[in-house]
Amino acid sequence: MQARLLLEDGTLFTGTSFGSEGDSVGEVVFNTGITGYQEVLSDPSYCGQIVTMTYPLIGNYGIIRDDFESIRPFIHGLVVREHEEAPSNWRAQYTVGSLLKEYGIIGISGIDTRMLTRKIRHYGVMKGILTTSSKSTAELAEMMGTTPFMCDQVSRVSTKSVFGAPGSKERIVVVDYGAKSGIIRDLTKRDCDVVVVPQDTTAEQIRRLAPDGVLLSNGPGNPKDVPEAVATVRELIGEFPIFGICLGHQLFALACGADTEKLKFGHRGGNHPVKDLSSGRCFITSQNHGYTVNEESISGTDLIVTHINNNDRTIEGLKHAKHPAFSVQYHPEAAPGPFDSSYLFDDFIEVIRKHKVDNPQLPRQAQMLAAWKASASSTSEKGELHYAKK
Ligand SMILES: NC(=O)CC[C@H](N)C(=O)O
Repeated sequence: MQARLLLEDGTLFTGTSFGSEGDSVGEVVFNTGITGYQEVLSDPSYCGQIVTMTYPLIGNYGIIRDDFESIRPFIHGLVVREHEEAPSNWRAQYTVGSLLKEYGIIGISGIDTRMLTRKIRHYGVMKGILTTSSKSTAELAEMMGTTPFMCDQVSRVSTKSVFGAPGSKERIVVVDYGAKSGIIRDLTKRDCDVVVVPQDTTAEQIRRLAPDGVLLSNGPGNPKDVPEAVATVRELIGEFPIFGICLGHQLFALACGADTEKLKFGHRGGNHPVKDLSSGRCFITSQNHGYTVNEESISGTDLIVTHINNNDRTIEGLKHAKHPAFSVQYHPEAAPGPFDSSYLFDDFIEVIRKHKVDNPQLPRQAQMLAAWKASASSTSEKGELHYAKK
């Protein structure tokens, strides 16, 4: 079956459909990973986007449910040069095409993804509509203009209830703005006691969980679309050690008074070079973001730039000058990509341990008692978390 991709600037690509049928509007972006398409497809940060893979053959090792980064894909479409119908891999359960069909996602193959990528690099990311219908380009353009596709992404992808991955060491509350499973894996690997909470969990509710540290996850969309999250992060800074990843990094920056802005075409791939400014060392990192922290906006805040991107010099890491809080724009959990930066999870645990030593008056039991007393009068609050009372 034929499929078409119409861009906002009027460019029309005609190819073959290999996923679901219908129409889908999204922001057209490109990812340069040679492998890792399953992790890309299931990364909730891509919610609302039509993802173009620059590597020309996608699907050759099939789909393996264990390799997902979340429960399901949230992308609005997949664009490839060639889709492999016959994966060669003993672990493969099904094909990329059947995955897309299962979740109502349109896939288009057989188009010139190099030309499409060059266009996006030149003009910047733009809206697009994928269709398997016979609508005219005028009808498609009309639909593209009127269909909202970038709204409430964080609440769409975040967990609706609290869940835990028990461990015997530090208790980490992961605020799920669209968290990749790799982040939780990296914490449980270190025997952390992980509690994952929904994106709209209040600072007070987090306090009642008596965390040793709070991890702000990755997630989709513009960080300025979730001002309540920024306000919550602002409350948490100074009280708990904080580690922000990608969207979490942007929310941390906004909470500290810095600003964010949209990149022309973003960073999406597994080989982005990042320089650690304290050691001068370069790390190869996995990235997926369309926004960045504005450099000028840092002055006058308590933020210190710790990492920069070696390609375009944008900010890749920040830390707070006074409080135990730091963040990175890239993905230390990789998935997909290199593990160069997984040491950042160890750094976070070190920061937590130091914070405990520096604040002996605040062991977890004392925090829990204080939280329980504070909550005694407001037990009817929506989504109340009961940890403190146990
Ligand atoms: N991976 C992420 O967390 C992405 C953050 C944000 N949605 C951006 O595109 O910049």
